[in-house]
Amino acid sequence: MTIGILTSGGDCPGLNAVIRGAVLRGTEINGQDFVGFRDGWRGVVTSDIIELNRGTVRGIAKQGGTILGTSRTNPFEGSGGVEAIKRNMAERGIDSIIAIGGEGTLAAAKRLTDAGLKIVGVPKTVDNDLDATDYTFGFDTAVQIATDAMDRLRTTGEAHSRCMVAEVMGRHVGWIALHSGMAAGAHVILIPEQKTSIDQICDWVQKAFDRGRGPLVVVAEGFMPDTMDDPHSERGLDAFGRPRLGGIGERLAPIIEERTGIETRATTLGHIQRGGVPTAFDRVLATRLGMAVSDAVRDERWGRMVALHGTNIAHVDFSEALGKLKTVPQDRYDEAAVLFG
Ligand SMILES: Nc1ncnc2c1ncn2[C@@H]1O[C@H](COP(=O)(O)OP(=O)(O)OP(=O)(O)O)[C@@H](O)[C@H]1O
Ligand SMILES: O=P(O)(O)OC[C@H]1O[C@](O)(CO)[C@@H](O)[C@@H]1O
Ligand SMILES: [Mg+2]
Repeated sequence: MTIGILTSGGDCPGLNAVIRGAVLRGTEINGQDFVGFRDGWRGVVTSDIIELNRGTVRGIAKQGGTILGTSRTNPFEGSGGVEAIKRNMAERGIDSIIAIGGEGTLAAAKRLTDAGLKIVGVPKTVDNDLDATDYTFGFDTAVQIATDAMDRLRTTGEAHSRCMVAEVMGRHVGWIALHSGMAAGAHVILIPEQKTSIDQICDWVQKAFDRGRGPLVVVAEGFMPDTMDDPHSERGLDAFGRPRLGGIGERLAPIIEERTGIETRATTLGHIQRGGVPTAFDRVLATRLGMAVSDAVRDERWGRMVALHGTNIAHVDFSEALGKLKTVPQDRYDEAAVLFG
């Protein structure tokens, strides 16, 4: 049994730990052989394959990025579709696929499974927005990086009596903003799930400033104040035709400064949140998911993905994971909002 592993969509810390966990358990316990598809579905469509064995995964659990590369290639576009993929896999002796990715990757995996391919999934996203799993690896690392950055922004903000706006990732959901903002003691947290008025934002900033603090505002890239109908985007479209987000912090800063008279500076953390070594939590979660997905192939759980439920690894249908996004519930936002201002 030869299994092809791929990583697809945006990278995130922990991808290599999943690959290592699957290969070690697969080769040592389950009698499986592995290859890696390079750059996500692109490697599947074009048969771009590398060796994966105990030697190639040595020491990679702590490495950021992915040794396989990633892309946002759509497997249904160009070069022959499902039939070509089946032919390529048969020629290379590859029986099944482990797809590590977010909701887009898993949506593609579901369509390919429905067309007869043998695929199991591993959920991945720094945004932590995939339903049917309690946490995704990469999220804890992103929150830690963002919290460290905010701790630094706070000391310089306090020194100059400035308001500091920190923009974090979060296209549809505000989990990174909520957790890093709470950890750093932010005075305002702005998330896509909660439309908030400019007046309210400025009131919170003013209140913190009047107490002698350098106010810290954390904003997720997908946040819209009551004056906007679409998230801020000025960088064109991604490979899948979606607007690239980023820049709402820079847009809010002059508005806050003009309304409050408090000097306000914005910092966008961007891809720094997705780079570098995973936290211990993410390494452990990713390694466990990798080992579990090797077992899922052994048990022929096609069309299903491994997931974290509480502290246990569970198995859920792709369709369950794709049903809806895991947004920040109202009570979690209200809990944090007590600390604003
Ligand atoms: N419904 C779909 N059917 C077929 N292919 C899809 C579908 N949705 C997405 N894809 C393909 O899968 C790729 C990966 O999806 P996407 O870019 O959303 O990343 P992801 O796996 O969701 O990870 P993340 O969004 O967290 O970076 C897309 O670029 C697209 O080519
Ligand atoms: O790296 P890219 O392709 O610009 O994608 C950025 C997007 O990917 C994510 O990091 C994860 O989905 C989002 O938070 C962000 O909008
Ligand atoms: Mg996606």
